[in-house]
Amino acid sequence: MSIPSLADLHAIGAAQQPTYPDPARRDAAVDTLRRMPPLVFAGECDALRDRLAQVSRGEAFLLQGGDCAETFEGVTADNVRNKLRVLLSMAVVLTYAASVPVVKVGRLAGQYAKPRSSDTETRDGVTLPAYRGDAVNGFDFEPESRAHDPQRLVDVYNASSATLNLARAFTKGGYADLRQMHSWNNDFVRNSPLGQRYESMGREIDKALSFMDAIGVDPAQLHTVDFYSSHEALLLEYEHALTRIDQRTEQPYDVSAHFLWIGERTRQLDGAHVELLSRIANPVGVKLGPTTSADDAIALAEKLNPDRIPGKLTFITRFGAGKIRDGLPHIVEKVTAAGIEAAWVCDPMHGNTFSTDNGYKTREFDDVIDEVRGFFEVHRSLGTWPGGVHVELTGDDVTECLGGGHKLSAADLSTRYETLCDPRLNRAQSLELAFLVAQMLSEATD
Ligand SMILES: O=C[C@H](O)[C@H](O)COP(=O)(O)O
Ligand SMILES: C=C(OP(=O)(O)O)C(=O)O
Ligand SMILES: [Mn+2]
Repeated sequence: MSIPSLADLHAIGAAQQPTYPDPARRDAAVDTLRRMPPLVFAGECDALRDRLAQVSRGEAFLLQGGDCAETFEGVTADNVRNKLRVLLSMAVVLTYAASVPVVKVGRLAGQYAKPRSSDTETRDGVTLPAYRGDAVNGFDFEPESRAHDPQRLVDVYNASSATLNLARAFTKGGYADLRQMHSWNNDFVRNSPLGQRYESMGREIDKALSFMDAIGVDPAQLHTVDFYSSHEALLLEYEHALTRIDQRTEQPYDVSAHFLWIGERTRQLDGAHVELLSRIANPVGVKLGPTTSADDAIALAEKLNPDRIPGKLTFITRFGAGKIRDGLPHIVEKVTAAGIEAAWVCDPMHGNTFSTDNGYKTREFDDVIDEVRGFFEVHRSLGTWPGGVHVELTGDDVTECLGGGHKLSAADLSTRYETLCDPRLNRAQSLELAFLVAQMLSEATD
């Protein structure tokens, strides 16, 4: 398998790309990236593909989560640690309550580019280019900051490298010890209605660990976890520069992350994003929104995974709570009838976004849960496997989504609204989601 040149990819046509005023600066940034070492290794991508094959066969569950848009300012030890803590805590809840292996994938170390509904933003009569993520321009509403700057692509590489380094240290260096996790959420235990359940689960896990210790189970297994990185493959310059031929297999891998997905706005069958991701050996995902037809999904599967490699393809559905029960069944049915094996994952965030009267983009926790419930219902009725959830979350106590155990209201949103793009579940809402999904999952495996 070979990959087209960057120029050929642009000639195919790509939606949602930056417009760089100076081609020489763009080329210089791409050249710099081409010389950089890989952020992930091909063998790790293969290992994730094998895990995702388990997900598509109904033997494991995928938990994928992180910010809508990472920021350069957010590359701090506290921020990354908090995100990892919440993801790993959610994974423990899911694994323990449902006795299903959980594949853990962060939306991090590369999630810096955003597709937008509008190219521009107007404030008080002034119109500037929309913010497209730190990979493209700055959030400050000033002409200089909103200009598209290719040097930011190199900054993305460096920020991703620092984040991944920390994530590897946390997950492989003993920090993710199951015994420690119990203490990470002491305040959740005190303050949330689900805290007591978390506490008693923690005690049961401690007992089980002591038992394993006593019988001599290899402790290394309890101190480390397998954790993978992912982001939306949006910017052709960045993804192309980090696509390399693996010497073992002679196949191209996009070494910017283990898993890459194509967004709802860039999944055109004849577009450059689908073309590029059809050529790489990494496991890949595609978002499917409510306008997707079953034939679209089948055509995407045939293009992205013509050799039907197990674990290669994940469909991430994002219909909205009101549409999933009617819209999803015939897609899953026809894709399955066509003999296509894919992991089915629910993104319950992007179909449930709205703006409050006081001007905040938000989501209702109950709508998020209702979409996941609808997803489980559809798969149960078809006898297919609800393979996972893909959520926008943060480990901090922000106030961006409504509801949850603390019943956040529209008036609360201004307290700590920090996202630069879409609203994220905060730590308590994320853990609550994990409990509710764990219950659905254990019913699905009954
Ligand atoms: O994260 C997804 C998209 O980038 C985001 O929902 C687009 O938001 P917009 O409609 O405000 O442009
Ligand atoms: C852009 C995103 O989603 P979608 O492509 O589903 O709109 C996202 O995941 O942030
Ligand atoms: Mn988003």
